[in-house]
Amino acid sequence: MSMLKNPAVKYRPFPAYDFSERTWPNRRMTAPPIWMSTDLRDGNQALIEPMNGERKLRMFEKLVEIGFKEIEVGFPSASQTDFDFIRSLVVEDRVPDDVTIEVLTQSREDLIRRTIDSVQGARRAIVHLYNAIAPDFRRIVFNMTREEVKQVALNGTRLIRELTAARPETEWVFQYSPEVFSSAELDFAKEVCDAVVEAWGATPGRKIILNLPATVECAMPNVYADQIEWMHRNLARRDSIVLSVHPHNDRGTAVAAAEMAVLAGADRIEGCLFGNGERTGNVDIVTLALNLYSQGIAPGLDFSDIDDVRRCVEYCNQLPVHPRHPYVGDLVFTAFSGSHQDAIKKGFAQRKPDTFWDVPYLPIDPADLGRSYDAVIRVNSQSGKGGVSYLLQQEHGLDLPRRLQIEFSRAIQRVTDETGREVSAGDVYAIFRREYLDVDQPYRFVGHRIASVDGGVRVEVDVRHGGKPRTLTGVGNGPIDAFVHALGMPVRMMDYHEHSIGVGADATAACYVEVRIGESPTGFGVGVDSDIVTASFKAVLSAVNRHAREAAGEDEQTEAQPELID
Ligand SMILES: CC(=O)SCCNC(=O)CCNC(=O)[C@H](O)C(C)(C)COP(=O)(O)OP(=O)(O)OC[C@H]1O[C@@H](n2cnc3c(N)ncnc32)[C@H](O)[C@@H]1OP(=O)(O)O
Ligand SMILES: CC(C)C(=O)C(=O)O
Repeated sequence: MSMLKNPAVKYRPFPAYDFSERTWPNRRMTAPPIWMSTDLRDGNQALIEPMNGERKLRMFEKLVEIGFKEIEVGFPSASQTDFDFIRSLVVEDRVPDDVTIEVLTQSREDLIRRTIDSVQGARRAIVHLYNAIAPDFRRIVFNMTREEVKQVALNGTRLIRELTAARPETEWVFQYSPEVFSSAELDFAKEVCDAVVEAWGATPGRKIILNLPATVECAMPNVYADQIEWMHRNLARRDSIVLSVHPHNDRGTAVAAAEMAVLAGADRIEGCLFGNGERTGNVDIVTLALNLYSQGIAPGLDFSDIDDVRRCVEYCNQLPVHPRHPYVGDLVFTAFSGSHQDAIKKGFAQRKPDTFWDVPYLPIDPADLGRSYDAVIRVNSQSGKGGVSYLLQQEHGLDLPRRLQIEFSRAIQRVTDETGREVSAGDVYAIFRREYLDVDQPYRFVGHRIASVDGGVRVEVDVRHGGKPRTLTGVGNGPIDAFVHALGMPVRMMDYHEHSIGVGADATAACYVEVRIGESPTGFGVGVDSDIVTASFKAVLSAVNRHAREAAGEDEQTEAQPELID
């Protein structure tokens, strides 16, 4: 089998709605919805290896810590593990007062009874009933008419009403999901939902949760939003309903569908952390929450240590989170490409505390999620001077002048081109040392003395030249000028920069000189020392030595076998 030339013979387009009264496209989200985590149910039922009791408890505690107030803790009639776990939460009093646990059941008497038994004695519980109502399911799975499908929902609702009424020690909330809602006829979805709301006896003071799932995402998110707004406006007792959505991600647009559904009138969203769940997953609540956060709206969920949440989820689900996953993936706050690095570096440099976040390419501050800036800029063959110099600045306090950035990034580029590998911050520094700081042939600095003379200074600089001790003496209008004279070479100083690294007694000085020797192209030298004059002499010798190395053709030889640290 391969892809069809004409897929229209096999697949139907989703029918369009004539719903011109829609208002959701003009709305804005201004507050978070009620969040419901279904990690321990829809997430769990989709795992290769469902969670055991220990993993379930770990996930539950993490969900509570994050701030979820409604947590679907399982499908208690499905397995003894689920049932026992839910019992342990209740019996061991592990559910905080402000958190409500939820349990799911099919509309079958034995399963409903077992489900209610599982939460016996809970302070508050949501019993969640579902049955599929879409035409395909009526025809293929149940072989039932519309009326029969409606009766399945009503029978379950009435039984749950009766069983919960007999257990007044628990505050019961009822939730109904017309499964595959988004593929069902809207008039039929309304008919079933209105009947269920009636049968439960919902009132504004005793609301029912009506959850309208995109069990299989089969249309664009705007279509789902239209369906939700239509229900929102047409349900008979909207004031007695918490309207909930439950998007899956088959088309990759679950997040958009959930956001648009809230614009369309939904009060509540069900989903899983990092989008785990059946097939391509349930909607990712982390992305939804942080999308809100990035718009200045507190989501009511705390992802201040997002890596810790990810570790917990990966442990419990035994599934990895993708490196590109929004907000959490290893690479999502990382820029490899040169122009991005350049813009980010400038963004950080111009950033002032307590102002709006305006760093190009970074929609939110990684630090808010407990992510460090260390990994923001990483260097490979796609990188430019901005990223390279950012790493030197961040890790070693070296603030390279612009033209040196350009010169040095060529040295890095040669390495990344030759190896095809990323270079770490440690590699960048090692290459910088090799290129500028550790070049001590033919001259190696040993020490110096300075004295004032008429109109300037006189310097004596001890060096090893070709391995032998020598003292160079010169006079000039300043120490560098005097040292250049002492060298007795046609060295012209083109540019000079210095800055301190660190503060206080431990501070050192970095000095950058750009020189022209004879008629050669200009080149840089760098010196670092606790004494600023020594740093400048070292910088001059670095430039002279690099020039000599270049002239001797050693440069290429050294770089032909780059050694990366990592
Ligand atoms: C979209 C969702 O995610 S919904 C949640 C789905 N999650 C799960 O199914 C995970 C847990 N489920 C299970 O472990 C099992 O399905 C159980 C234990 C609940 C039930 O297992 P079984 O009794 O073997 O039945 P099975 O799951 O195969 O169900 C099929 C039967 O239930 C009926 N059924 C399916 N859903 C429902 C429903 N919501 N209400 C009433 N009957 C239903 C089917 O029509 C079918 O009936 P038939 O046997 O007369 O043809
Ligand atoms: C039970 C329902 C809400 C469900 O999981 C789905 O439709 O995906």
